[in-house]
Amino acid sequence: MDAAPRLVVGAAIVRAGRVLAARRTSPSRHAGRWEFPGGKVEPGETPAAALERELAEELGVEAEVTGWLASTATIADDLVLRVATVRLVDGEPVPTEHDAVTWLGGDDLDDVDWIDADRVFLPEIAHLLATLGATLRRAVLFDEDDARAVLARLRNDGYDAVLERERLAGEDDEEDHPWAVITDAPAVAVELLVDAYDGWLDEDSPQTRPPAPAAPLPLPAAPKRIKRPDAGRPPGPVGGAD
Ligand SMILES: Nc1nc2c([nH]c(=O)n2[C@H]2C[C@H](O)[C@@H](COP(=O)(O)OP(=O)(O)OP(=O)(O)O)O2)c(=O)[nH]1
Repeated sequence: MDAAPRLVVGAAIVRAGRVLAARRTSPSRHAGRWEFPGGKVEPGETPAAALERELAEELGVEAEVTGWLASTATIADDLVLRVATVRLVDGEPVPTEHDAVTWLGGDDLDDVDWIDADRVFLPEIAHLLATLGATLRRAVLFDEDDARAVLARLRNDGYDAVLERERLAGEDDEEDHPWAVITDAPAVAVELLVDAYDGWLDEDSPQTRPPAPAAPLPLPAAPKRIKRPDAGRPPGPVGGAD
């Protein structure tokens, strides 16, 4: 009789409407592709304990399994993959075995090249993120220090919270961009904080749609020129004599 397949456990770490994906470096067939961090369950370990151990080893975080997705993926004749939903308890994920991690919103799940087997979990995760997104709130602040203070206060109070930089429609690159803190804290808690830190609660934000991952700001293609009377002259050395 064949032995039962070995269980591999992966973590869908969910925070403030996004899920973490990690990029593998080995074996070569998986290198450069994205997965749910985790690994094989060792004999005598529960799947949840195995996953929490792997997350401590691979990302340096304390994490807690909150449930299991319904799907199962057969990875090989002797390996099956299950994926748990996971909440971060302590620490920021810093990869030691992967070469990158990223947080993906529900609309961004297709933006990375997942290991084929993992795709079976994506519809469930998209649904989960959309459901959670409906319960999130967005505090908008103009000042980065204020935004970071709000973020710290919320996390300190045990809520999920992430910081992102907003770009308003029609905004010029030279303008200040407000900061947004996305959180699962109740509106009343967020309202108190935005009052204290000179921000506002964005009531209209379509939070059924999870926030997009923070995108790098586009760099200008060429240096900005300031129109001056001598603009036609070639620039001389700084402080140089004419
Ligand atoms: N961790 C993880 N492994 C996955 C995923 N999808 C997928 O096909 N796999 C495969 C890759 C590997 O063949 C296997 C898990 O191996 P692993 O290298 O992560 O396990 P491990 O940390 O226990 O490592 P080892 O003891 O075998 O060295 O499952 C996924 O989302 N997460």
